Amino acid sequence: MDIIDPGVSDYLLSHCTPADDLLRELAAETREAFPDSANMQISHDEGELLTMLVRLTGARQAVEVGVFTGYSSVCIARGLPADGRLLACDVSDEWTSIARRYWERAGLTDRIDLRIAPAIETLRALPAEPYIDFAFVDADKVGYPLYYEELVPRLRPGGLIVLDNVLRAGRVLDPACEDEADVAMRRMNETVVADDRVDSVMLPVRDGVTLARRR
Ligand SMILES: C[S@@+](CC[C@H](N)C(=O)[O-])C[C@H]1O[C@@H](n2cnc3c(N)ncnc32)[C@H](O)[C@@H]1O
Repeated sequence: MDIIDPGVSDYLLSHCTPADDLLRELAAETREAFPDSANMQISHDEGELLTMLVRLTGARQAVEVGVFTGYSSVCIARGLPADGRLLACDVSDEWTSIARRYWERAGLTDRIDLRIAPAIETLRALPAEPYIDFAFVDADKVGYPLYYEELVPRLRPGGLIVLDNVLRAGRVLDPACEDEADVAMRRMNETVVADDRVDSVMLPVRDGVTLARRR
């Protein structure tokens, strides 16, 4: 199911701050190098949303779970102040080697700390206190509940966690869809809405984006 009508989708993309040359080149190189996986990359309007949310929250400490070739990392890191930090988690050296090149070109290398390891290990090793201002989760869907439970206690009051692909192309609405990732996301969505540590809203941006703000 298309969550957004394709015509509306094009209109949305052409009515947000446009991608600069760097982001356009990153998207093009990703499509060329990894044609079968390139659709994992966030769309540009979602990237603009991330940059705006980082700026609106005044975030200095950010965490990203799921880097791929680095489009969302660039969008998040660009929203941070010069002394801000993005901890970027992924398991792939191959995909993130492209990300590292573009971070360098964007002048963001000093702001981004890439950890190549299963994200749950990286997150569990973080300080336990609530110091994170902004988190974006866009990795293996079955891992979301684990990442959420590591990240929410570490969010400072007013801090934001953003979850991508929460609609799973509409499959979360259909109980007959029993794919492991769809089931995990359905449970994730029920957890967030019942979680009294956060206020949350689900937006029909691309494949669905949840914003949950720590109370
Ligand atoms: C949907 S892509 C991320 C797309 C990225 N946000 C972007 O804008 O291009 C998912 C990423 O999660 C990573 N990933 C999958 N399982 C992971 C795990 N257990 N720990 C950390 N990263 C993981 C994959 O290697 C992949 O790069």
